[in-house]
Amino acid sequence: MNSIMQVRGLSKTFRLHQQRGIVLDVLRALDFDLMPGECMLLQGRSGSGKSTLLRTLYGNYLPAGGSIRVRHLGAMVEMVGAEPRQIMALRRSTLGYVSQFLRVIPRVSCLNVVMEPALARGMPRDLAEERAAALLARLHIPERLWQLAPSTFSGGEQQRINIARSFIVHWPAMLLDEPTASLDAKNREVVLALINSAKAAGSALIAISHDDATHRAVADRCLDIAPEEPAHA
Ligand SMILES: Nc1ncnc2c1ncn2[C@@H]1O[C@H](COP(=O)(O)OP(=O)(O)OP(=O)(O)O)[C@@H](O)[C@H]1O
Repeated sequence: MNSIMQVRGLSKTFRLHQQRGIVLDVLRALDFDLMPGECMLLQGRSGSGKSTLLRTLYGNYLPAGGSIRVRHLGAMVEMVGAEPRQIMALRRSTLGYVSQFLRVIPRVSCLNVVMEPALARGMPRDLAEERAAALLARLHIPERLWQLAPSTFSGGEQQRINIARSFIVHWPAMLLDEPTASLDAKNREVVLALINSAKAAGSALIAISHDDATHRAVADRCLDIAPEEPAHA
């Protein structure tokens, strides 16, 4: 089977200009391939670079070196050094990113926030609304909240809305930053079931999770991204 992502020699450093130009070597020569339908968990102590890796893979950070190739519309596309419009094209239909926090848009209702990615892909409005409602119900968001803007919602409610929004469409590759972090056991089970359904539909996932239940339920393998202390130059 063809991989969905190929990472070779990936490294990322931060230079702290305000602090005597100190350089942090956070990611050092990472290599991995990600296949459709598999979930790889990122492991490593706090501060080892797990979030940095997700952000680098999503094109938010420019790596110091290496290559990130992603299968997009049938061809492998190099993300390192790609034009912003190429990165945006990948983000529209190939590469999904599920952060821990919902980016709240003022005055847009919860139902519309969840439907938006489906509408952007051209799904008819009634079908998008039906899917959004089913996801919100499954994630135990009370129906009385659906027409409200989520800015005043609790942290866990906002996280579930972000999950619903991310799983309403199919992503060939998904990057998940602690998708179950603020959730109770009942909602965590729903998120794990959504992850497993996405895998069954062929999505490849890279996830950060500190929780053993998530590990057991969805992980096919783990990547320890920084077995040693980072070097400070
Ligand atoms: N934008 C940035 N500028 C400078 N240094 C950064 C930046 N982002 C992260 N770092 C540093 O890079 C290292 C890795 O941070 P990162 O957030 O990726 O770790 P993590 O493994 O996700 O940690 P945790 O498990 O605690 O969330 C840390 O030492 C952090 O201080």
